[in-house]
Amino acid sequence: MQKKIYPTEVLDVTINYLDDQGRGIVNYVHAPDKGSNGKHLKIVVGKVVAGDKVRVTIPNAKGRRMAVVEYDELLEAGPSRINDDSILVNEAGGTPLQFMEYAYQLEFKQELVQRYLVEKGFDKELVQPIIGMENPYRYRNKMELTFGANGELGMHRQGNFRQIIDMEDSMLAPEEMVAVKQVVSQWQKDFALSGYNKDTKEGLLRNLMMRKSFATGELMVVIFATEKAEALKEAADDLTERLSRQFENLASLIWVLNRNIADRTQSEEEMVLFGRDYINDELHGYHYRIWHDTFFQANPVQAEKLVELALEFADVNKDMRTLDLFCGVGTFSLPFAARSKELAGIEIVESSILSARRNAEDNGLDNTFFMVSDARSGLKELKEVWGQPDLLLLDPPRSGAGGKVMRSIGRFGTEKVVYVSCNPKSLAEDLVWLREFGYELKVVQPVDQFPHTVHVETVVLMQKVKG
Ligand SMILES: C[S@@+](CC[C@H](N)C(=O)[O-])C[C@H]1O[C@@H](n2cnc3c(N)ncnc32)[C@H](O)[C@@H]1O
Repeated sequence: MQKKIYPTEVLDVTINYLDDQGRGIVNYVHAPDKGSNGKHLKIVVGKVVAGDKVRVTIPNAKGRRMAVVEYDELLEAGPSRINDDSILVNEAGGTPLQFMEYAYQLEFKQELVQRYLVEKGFDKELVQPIIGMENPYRYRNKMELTFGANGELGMHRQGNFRQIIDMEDSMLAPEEMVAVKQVVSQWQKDFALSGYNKDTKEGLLRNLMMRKSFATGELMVVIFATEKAEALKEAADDLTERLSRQFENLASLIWVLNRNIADRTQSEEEMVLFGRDYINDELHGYHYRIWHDTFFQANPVQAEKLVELALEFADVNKDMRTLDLFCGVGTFSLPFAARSKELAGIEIVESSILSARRNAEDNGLDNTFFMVSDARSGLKELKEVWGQPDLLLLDPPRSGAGGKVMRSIGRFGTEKVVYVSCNPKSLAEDLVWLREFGYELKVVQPVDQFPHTVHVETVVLMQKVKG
């Protein structure tokens, strides 16, 4: 039997709340009709804030339980809607809170952290007021753009890797990166260079990556292409000339050959067109060399605060042996090592460990031991080769550390565990494990690392209950 299709309805609705992904939710109830009390329909709407009144068109409205739509018209703005026409809009998505006044964004994230912790039986009062940014715009030190098949250069629309939205300006990128993008776009046009077409797998230019150190001012520009720079000598020389003339702080211009069909900024072969193959950066007083493929905190202003908080909560001293689990390139390891007797770092990505070792050496730290290992198996090995830590710090990926790692941490039994998290949901789940090992939650400090997105970082102190 064919399913009945109901008529399309145009509804004027008010957004009840935003879900964890920053999408507007309307719990709509159809008017009752004969024999029914009124069917429920969940309407999910993008680009809104709570309290917005919007007009939406829902095909087959009574025949469905849920509809994901864009609104047709904003009828009335909710109380938190941003009221400033000069604010840039990020059309590509990825920043669903961008329509909300910043103070409300902070409130939204504060509540998110509280809710996940309360769900697991922790005290909401331990959550300190979130630390926001003084200026929540243009905070990124790295942007990765894609060349489209029709001459665009920008971000792809969220959920659609084929649609590139040309970046005329950006709420996230420093102005200088926007200027680099304009130079590169003009250069592409002048030399009639094709953008890579993901369907036909043809075309020359794939990605533009820009990195800028906020501390040293050094700028890196990287072009990913399907041909070597030698094959396009005139164009490559001209780009070098344009960028080095316009940007005095250009410290590195690299051409990367990437013929791989996978849609990633991979590297087969690199050629330095200008300067060196890395830039110098600084964080919390430590020096870092950043290659084009080096992981580094993308919002250095807030990353400083994370390090500061972790140090404050740990109250580390020169008699302590510290373990930094999921240590990456050592953003936390270096300042902790400088204050500890010894420090060990564990991380699964080999290139990050090589960076961490080099960073420790560059900063004159000789009390570190970095080990490439999966945290799930590495803790046992670490105990054998390095010994027992007195302090444990962890900064796992979004999925969290998981039960196996948290149980190992519990068995280590250090007096303090400092947990830096980028996902309050997995954080709350992980903390439950530690509670079972006699740890008490002492303080929770949310930090807004990525304004306008739904992400929130949290630094937490768990302490072992004595007795
Ligand atoms: C949130 S980042 C921490 C970055 C680090 N604090 C830094 O600033 O460089 C999480 C790190 O965990 C690493 N990682 C992911 N899964 C892992 C695992 N199973 N074992 C060890 N490290 C892992 C990732 O490679 C990444 O460097």
